[in-house]
Amino acid sequence: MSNGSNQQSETKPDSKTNSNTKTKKPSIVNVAVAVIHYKDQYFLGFRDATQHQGNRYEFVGGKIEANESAAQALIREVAEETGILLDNNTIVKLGRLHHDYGDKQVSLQVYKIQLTAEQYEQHKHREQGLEGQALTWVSKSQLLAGAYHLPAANKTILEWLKLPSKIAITYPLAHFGTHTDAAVAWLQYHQENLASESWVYIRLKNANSKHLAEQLMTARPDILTILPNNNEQLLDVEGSLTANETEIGQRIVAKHLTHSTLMQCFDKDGNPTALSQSLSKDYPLIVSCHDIASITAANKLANMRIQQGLPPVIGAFVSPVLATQTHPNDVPLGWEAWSALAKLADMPVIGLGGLEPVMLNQALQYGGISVAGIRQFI
Ligand SMILES: Nc1nc2c([nH]c(=O)n2[C@H]2C[C@H](O)[C@@H](COP(=O)(O)OP(=O)(O)OP(=O)(O)O)O2)c(=O)[nH]1
Repeated sequence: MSNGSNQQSETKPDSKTNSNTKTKKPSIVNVAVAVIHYKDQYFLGFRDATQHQGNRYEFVGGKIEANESAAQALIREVAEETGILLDNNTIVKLGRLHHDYGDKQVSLQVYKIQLTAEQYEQHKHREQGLEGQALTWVSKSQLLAGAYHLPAANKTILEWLKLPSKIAITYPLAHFGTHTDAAVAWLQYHQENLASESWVYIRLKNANSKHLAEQLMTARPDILTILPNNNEQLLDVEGSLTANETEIGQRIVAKHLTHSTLMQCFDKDGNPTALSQSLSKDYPLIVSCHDIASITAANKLANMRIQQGLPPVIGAFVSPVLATQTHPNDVPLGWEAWSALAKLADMPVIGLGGLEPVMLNQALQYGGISVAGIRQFI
């Protein structure tokens, strides 16, 4: 089980002073949220009309008490509310977010937990919790499509949940350098070998990248793509899109920020730069991090976008986990150091660098949510 420590919890919960006293500035309530699922079935509770954010569905969870880590609070709340015991389940951090409801500010620490087949069998017909609340299992597609009315803060959680367990990254053009036409070879290789319906980060840097990315997305209408943020002219210029470009635009799931672009989002005093304000307002972001400084920047950017109501930061590639042919001179972090960085991130963490898809379980154990790569993923 991952150790979901509560060290990043900004403010102590203050349940005694967060009553309805209108004269007091609302205190921040720290909440542990459990996204419980079995495969594509997700478990929701229903908040009573008398509760804060009542008459809405919720993920099971509740306030983190003093002297309790977020993971401990989560295990306690789930047991109290549903009777499900999570002591032996892998508890993976999805992210942390702050939301101001006006009458109450919450800091949600969100974890994803897959039940065992046995636990699911035992609880799949549950319609009522131990506190009398309604409980229900819903399909992931319905949940993500917004079919269930959740508190506003959960919008970001649903965006995080879209992240798949594997992301393929395209080869650089140079990999096909021995071919007469590298671009043609690049296109043909990816067109033929990408897994169906996969998420693909089309990492192309040269001037032809717009055209090539478009060609690949046209040839493979099943894939969803992450595109470099610097390719701003690509497919997101309102009003000037052809029908094909509009269709393609709907299959872009995020724009990617390199480590160096991310680090330019804040000045040396930590203030946001003009660059941070010029990032895509239409698409979520995925960022690359290698160290504590970049994770700190990613957390700031993520918080800023939530406060500004912009599409959130849905993931951070933290790399290199292991040695990789792509960057032979980089010293790998190793799983332990990678895990320490993953725990600091306020968004789902994707393992990158020398990994194979079968290493997903290791990534989950060490606090990540997905794995990505080139060679073993295409
Ligand atoms: N449990 C849960 N709370 C959520 C979600 N989204 C969201 O904004 N919240 C907010 C609503 C509440 O303000 C706060 C949870 O506090 P709570 O009052 O339910 O916590 P609790 O179970 O310890 O409550 P209580 O019995 O002490 O009143 O977090 C969610 O998905 N699940």
